[in-house]
Amino acid sequence: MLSRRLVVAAAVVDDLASPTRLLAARRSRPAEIAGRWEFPGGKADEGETPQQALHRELWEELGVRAELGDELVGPDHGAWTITDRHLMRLWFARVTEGEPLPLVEHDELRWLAPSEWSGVDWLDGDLPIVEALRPRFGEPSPLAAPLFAASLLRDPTLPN
Ligand SMILES: Nc1nc2c([nH]c(=O)n2[C@H]2C[C@H](O)[C@@H](COP(=O)(O)OP(=O)(O)OP(=O)(O)O)O2)c(=O)[nH]1
Repeated sequence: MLSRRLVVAAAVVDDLASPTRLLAARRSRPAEIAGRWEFPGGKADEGETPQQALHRELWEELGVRAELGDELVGPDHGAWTITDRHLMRLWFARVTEGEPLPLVEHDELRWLAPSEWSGVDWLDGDLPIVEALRPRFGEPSPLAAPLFAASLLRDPTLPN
């Protein structure tokens, strides 16, 4: 079986309880993914807990300290399959010290409202994660939309 390397990343938000903005980061390297947008983070090193790795990555990549909130639990034993070589676990995070800067690996950061999320070119593996974040921002879940449409189409003269 192919074993995937664990990547830890953060949905950095303006407020953990009622988020309105998400921090998206544009990769500057490697060339295959340069220009694509992602969640700040990186591979966990041997001997680190995922949370320790995430604090280290946020410090190295963005120059910030952060408090971590809940994990956005994914469908693959709690993780998200993002590439054929990587699994990702993702936590909400709020900056407690510093102003995020694109120090390494990124050349631009943007604080995006949910209406702006589809306007950036996310890495392919991140797209389902971005959609799964919507309910936390008070947006309808993508799964709820077809159900809502179906309820509108239902013939009101039929018995319930
Ligand atoms: N950090 C991060 N990586 C992602 C995301 N989505 C996605 O497909 N990836 C991929 C890109 C990379 O191939 C891999 C993570 O590797 P990385 O280059 O960020 O790891 P790292 O910071 O530890 O870097 P390195 O020491 O291995 O150079 O996962 C994401 O949202 N965040």
